[in-house]
Amino acid sequence: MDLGALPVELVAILRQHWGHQGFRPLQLQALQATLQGKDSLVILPTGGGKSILYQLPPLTKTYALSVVVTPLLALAMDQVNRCEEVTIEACTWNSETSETTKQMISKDILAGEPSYKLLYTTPESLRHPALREALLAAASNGCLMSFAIDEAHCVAEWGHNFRPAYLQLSTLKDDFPSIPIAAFTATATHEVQRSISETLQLRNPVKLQGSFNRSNIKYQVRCKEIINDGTPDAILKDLVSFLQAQEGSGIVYAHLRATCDWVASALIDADIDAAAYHAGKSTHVRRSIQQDWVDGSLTCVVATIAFGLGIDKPDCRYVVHWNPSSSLEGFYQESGRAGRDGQPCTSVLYASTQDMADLHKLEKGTRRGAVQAVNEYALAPGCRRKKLLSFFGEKDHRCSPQDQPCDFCQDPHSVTSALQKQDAAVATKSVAAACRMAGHSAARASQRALGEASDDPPDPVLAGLTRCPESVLPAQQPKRIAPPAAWSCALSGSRPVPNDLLPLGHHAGILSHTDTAQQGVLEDSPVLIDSPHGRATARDRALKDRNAWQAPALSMGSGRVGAVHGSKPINISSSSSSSKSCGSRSEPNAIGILAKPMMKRIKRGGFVAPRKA
Ligand SMILES: Nc1ncnc2c1ncn2[C@@H]1O[C@H](COP(=O)(O)OP(=O)(O)OP(=O)(O)O)[C@@H](O)[C@H]1O
Repeated sequence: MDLGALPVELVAILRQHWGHQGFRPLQLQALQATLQGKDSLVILPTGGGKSILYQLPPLTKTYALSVVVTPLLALAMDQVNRCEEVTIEACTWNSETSETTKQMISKDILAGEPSYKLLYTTPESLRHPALREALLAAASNGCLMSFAIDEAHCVAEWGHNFRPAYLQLSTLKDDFPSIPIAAFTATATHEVQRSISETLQLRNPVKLQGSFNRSNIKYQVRCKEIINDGTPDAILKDLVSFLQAQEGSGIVYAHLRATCDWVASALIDADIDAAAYHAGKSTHVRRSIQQDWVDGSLTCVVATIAFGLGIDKPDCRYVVHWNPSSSLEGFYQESGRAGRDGQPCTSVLYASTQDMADLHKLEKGTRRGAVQAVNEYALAPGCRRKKLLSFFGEKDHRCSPQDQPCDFCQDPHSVTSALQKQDAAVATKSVAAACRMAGHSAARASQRALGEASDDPPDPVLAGLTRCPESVLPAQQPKRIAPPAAWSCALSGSRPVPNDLLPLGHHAGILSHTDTAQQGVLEDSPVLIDSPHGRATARDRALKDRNAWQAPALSMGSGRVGAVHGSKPINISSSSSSSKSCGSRSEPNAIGILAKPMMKRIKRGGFVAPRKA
């Protein structure tokens, strides 16, 4: 094909096969890069039209084959079906392909005039010797047009963990130096982009990046702790009323298979047309659920995140997250499955401080910090769109009149007040737990202290603390503490966490017990939370910043309390000097993690703050 005539000819092919009138932004540039033999990294939002970018190039020549590497078999099957619909010959080569079919495909390619335009495979199957041999032959006789790596963020995200074959894609460039590689993704931070380029050994790749903004999605967050009593049943009720108000179909994502089953059956009981989808279901059942949903004969799929990757259902009207995703990239991908047709749609995220604490615990080394970004999105006030987009490097793009407004932009006051209520609810629970541990008398004393008049502005956490109900106080002082869950103490993002517990400049975070802390309590040891750098440093910092909260933590008659903030554990000093500094007290405090005004009041109320070292 004459490269000078490309745009016109490419539009003709686009019309002939897909019936689209013209290219979307960046599509033409991406196609030209591949056709000119250049490597490329294409980052277009979900539903941005990436598939055409690897499906179209082989249609420009009589004999040309493009290899598409996809992460999932279901995804490849779905793509092959879509190719059939637009009359493009495509096949798959993966672990489910029979030996006979593999032989037939390799014979076809080796003959030098491949009848397929597209071959969909996985990173693992690409290393199959017979396929490699056939592709090398195709490259040498000029029939191999390109390699497309779809969902290329998997190279960075999965390569290091459970899909090592993704890392081995690095050998593609060694084996096929003259064949262009095009990497496609909807989500890639700068770091992920670099990792993709390096792993695939892309050579001066043409980088094409569209805006990440999905202006037709209305982003909402619901704070679980303040949905009635915050129990799963209450949240479920809330979900049911949301779904009943929806027109059209959608997805509810949950982390666990059991949760998917439970939620799906509850939705069915509420007369919502739903089905659970997860790896525990047979392939046959999963396929039929997926098909029914795509066809529109099933309204709601309650699924783990395995569902939806690469499924083209343009009219998905909502995506609900029953639990927060473990990264904002993941959340963007999943919520982006709504509204691929460009029509208004909704993303709802149910989030609690406990969810965040759980995610922090599971966070792995290479992904540290990812949960904190989700926490900021969900549990700190501010435009959700702005937070999502700035995560991907698009600064200062908040909801504009062209965008569906997020919940914050629509009503900042109610989002802020919901977050404050959530803080208060969490604090109440924490104090209740502390009360149970430390005993009746301490709790009474702390309530006395809290009841004192003060000039401090109203503090939502404090409000929660003062509401610590009498009913939670045990009649007798317990010998042992409440179960670990009761130890979790969180201050959500709507207010800064005391500086002493965080590196300066950070806001919002999760504080919860550590195993060491728990052990300390069980051992009946004195309590002191210390900063990772030692208490002297913490105190110095506090002195520098007059607003900083000066007392690093809390005292407790028995036991130790530890705190974790994201990747930065706040160690408990276990040295003898720390124990000494804690001193012995006749009346233990009952509070785990304290805000500055709270600390002041406690001091005024006669509580003994930890002695300085
Ligand atoms: N130039 C175009 N004009 C009109 N519609 C288009 C154009 N290009 C693609 N589309 C349509 O947009 C929809 C989304 O395209 P596609 O599935 O390729 O998106 P994607 O970028 O791969 O999304 P995802 O990352 O979610 O998989 C499809 O229905 C496709 O037919």
